[in-house]
Amino acid sequence: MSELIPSLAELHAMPQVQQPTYEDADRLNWVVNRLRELPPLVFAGECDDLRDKIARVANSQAFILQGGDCAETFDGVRADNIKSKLRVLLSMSVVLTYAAQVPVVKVGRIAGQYAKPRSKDTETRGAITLPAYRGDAVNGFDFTPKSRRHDPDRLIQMYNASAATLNLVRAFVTGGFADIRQLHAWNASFVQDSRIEHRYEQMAGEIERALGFMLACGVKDDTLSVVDFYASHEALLLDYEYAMTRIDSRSHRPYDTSGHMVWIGERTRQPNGAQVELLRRVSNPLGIKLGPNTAGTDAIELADRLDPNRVPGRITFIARMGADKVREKLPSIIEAVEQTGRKVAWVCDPMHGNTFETANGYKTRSYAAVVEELNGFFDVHDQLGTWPGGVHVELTGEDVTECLGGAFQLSETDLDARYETACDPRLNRSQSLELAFMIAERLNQSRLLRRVPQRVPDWNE
Ligand SMILES: O=C[C@H](O)[C@H](O)COP(=O)(O)O
Ligand SMILES: C=C(OP(=O)(O)O)C(=O)O
Repeated sequence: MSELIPSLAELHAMPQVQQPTYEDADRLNWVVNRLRELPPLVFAGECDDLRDKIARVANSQAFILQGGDCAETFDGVRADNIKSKLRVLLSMSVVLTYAAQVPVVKVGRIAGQYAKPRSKDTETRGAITLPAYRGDAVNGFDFTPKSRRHDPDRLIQMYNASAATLNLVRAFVTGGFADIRQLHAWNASFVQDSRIEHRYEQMAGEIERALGFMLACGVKDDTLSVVDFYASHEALLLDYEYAMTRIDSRSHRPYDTSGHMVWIGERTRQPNGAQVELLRRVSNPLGIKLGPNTAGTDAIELADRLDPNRVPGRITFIARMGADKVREKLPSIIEAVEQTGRKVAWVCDPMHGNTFETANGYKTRSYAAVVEELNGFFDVHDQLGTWPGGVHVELTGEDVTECLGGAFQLSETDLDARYETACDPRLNRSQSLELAFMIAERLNQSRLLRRVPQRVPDWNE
């Protein structure tokens, strides 16, 4: 096996799960070779910048907001859709930055989140059983044999969809849309719930006055107009992530150029597995999902394997324990890792441990359980004296009805109205903003408890 990157054949010879089964090996080969020729989607230097920012999170100096669709779709590559997702994330970020006075590292589940691990390989409707939908990168959502076939050409479509999305995101975040002085505009026709709207508008007014004061005092305004925003996704498909891995000409190290940050899922993080083998070679910042059955030793083993040199900002543990388990399961994992002297970013995913099916057949989550898991996460960190470093959420900029509760008190019957996710239920725009206010309050308390010095947050951090 090469020092830098294993070959694809070597990877495929290793234990692996949740991979597509392609009928046409020659076509897959052609696709992988074509992807290897295509330009990188992100640059190594950008990945390093994000890693440095995450190092500040691990150092209790910043907070990560990571969010976006459960599963992006090729049809969803539309300007309005991308814009509204960005708008929610920017609004949430401004709430967190202002109310908690902590710099926020902004990372989308975007421009690459096209593949899904599934609990079952097949789906049955009536008398018909077909392969499960595994994300647009693998097969189609339509319930027909043709659509559900695993098609390697979809990997090229995934590349194109990611490139188009990233192109627009880059234009939005540098072209004036993300200027913090636009914070009223992000909210226009946004939260219709008067309580949330009022709260956001009140805060936006305060920020506007504070900014006016700073500018009048001569503070330079050039950092206000652009924002650093990063793309992340689960590095699930070995063929794609391998093909996008390139040697950086400056450092001569491999980077997975499919996204700035990639994460490894709860189902695919076997220490001797192919995913870990590929990701341990690349220099991107890495997320590792940890479910409720994780032992402290599992987390340490993964961190040691993926980050033997303890590079600051390299590892983010994303805990997704479930509201009823977080207080019991998380403390021993944090304690075990902290005892090794390792500094990692601790992030809470309050979505994946709280999914259930309603009587009317929808896969959903309740806003109350999401809040409950987050409260547990903050309580655990406050008790241990560790830093609650971030949140990882599935959300959308649309007014969907996929998660129960929240500002509009969505009920099971409301799910019929706009249930549009291709996989798991997402928070809608109002639920996301409401959650940002809740997180900001807890984060501010944690900051005060830990006496993290207050500083003028740089919007661009
Ligand atoms: O997003 C995570 C997983 O892909 C998803 O929860 C799996 O869902 P399933 O249990 O319906 O397969
Ligand atoms: C599959 C996911 O999560 P997990 O690996 O935590 O189940 C996800 O975040 O899309």
